[in-house]
Amino acid sequence: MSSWQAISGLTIAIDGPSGSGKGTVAKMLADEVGLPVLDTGLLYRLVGSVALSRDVALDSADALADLVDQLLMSIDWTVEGVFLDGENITGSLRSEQVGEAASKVASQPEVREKLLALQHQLAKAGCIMDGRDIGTVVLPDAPAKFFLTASIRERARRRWAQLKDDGGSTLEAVVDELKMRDQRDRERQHAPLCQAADAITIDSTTMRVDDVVDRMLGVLERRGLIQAAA
Ligand SMILES: Nc1ncnc2c1ncn2[C@@H]1O[C@H](COP(=O)(O)OP(=O)(O)OP(=O)(O)O)[C@@H](O)[C@H]1O
Ligand SMILES: Nc1ccn([C@H]2C[C@H](O)[C@@H](COP(=O)(O)O)O2)c(=O)n1
Repeated sequence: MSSWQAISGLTIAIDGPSGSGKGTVAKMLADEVGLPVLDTGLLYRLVGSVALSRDVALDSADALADLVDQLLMSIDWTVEGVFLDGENITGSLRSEQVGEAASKVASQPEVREKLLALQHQLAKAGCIMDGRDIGTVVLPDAPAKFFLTASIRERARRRWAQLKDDGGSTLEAVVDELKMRDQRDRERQHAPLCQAADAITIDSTTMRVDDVVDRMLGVLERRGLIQAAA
């Protein structure tokens, strides 16, 4: 049972760069307020992953648009993750290689346009959505928007800690990869990673996840968007 009750149909946008903690915080906040959480990065990861496996060029607008059309007929994107032909393939989308491919295909406007309708459809009943363009493009009217940041070094340290068990990467290599991904996501022409004018910035560099979630809950309560559950 959630500790808070959200107003009907509430949408909350959480944007920020890779490793800022969006996914982790979104899930915890979702548990607190009883809303579903949708990780939009998974959609771009799916397109990137299938493009890699089918040798589709990551900068080919036409081929990627065709691929998205095919995928839209066979994917099910739910709060549990992404299902392709009935199989939950979320775990296979988490690698850095797929993240990199996702960032590349995400710079194609045709890909973004086609995924937008799906995001709108799923947000209708209310949700917490995390990504790069949620507050600016996907849910511009969301009554609560957060932009989560953390220093590049802290984000890389978090990502490196996740990858360490797989061996291989050094912290410096992860810093470089994150810098490249940030730059691509921020500098693309269509729906780049940027903060909505009405988003609240939270710098989590030295904050615990619980404290980030508490700060968000405070904003939601002050705005009358949630109230303590009876
Ligand atoms: N405030 C925090 N303090 C310490 N570790 C954190 C904090 N927030 C998140 N983390 C950890 O950092 C890692 C990355 O977090 P998460 O996957 O939520 O980031 P993200 O912004 O969703 O990244 P991406 O956009 O690449 O999916 C996770 O291991 C998570 O537990
Ligand atoms: N709303 C979104 C979500 C994701 N992307 C792109 C850019 C990211 O580098 C890549 C992977 O996202 P992650 O799973 O790491 O959050 O997908 C985007 O452009 N817009």
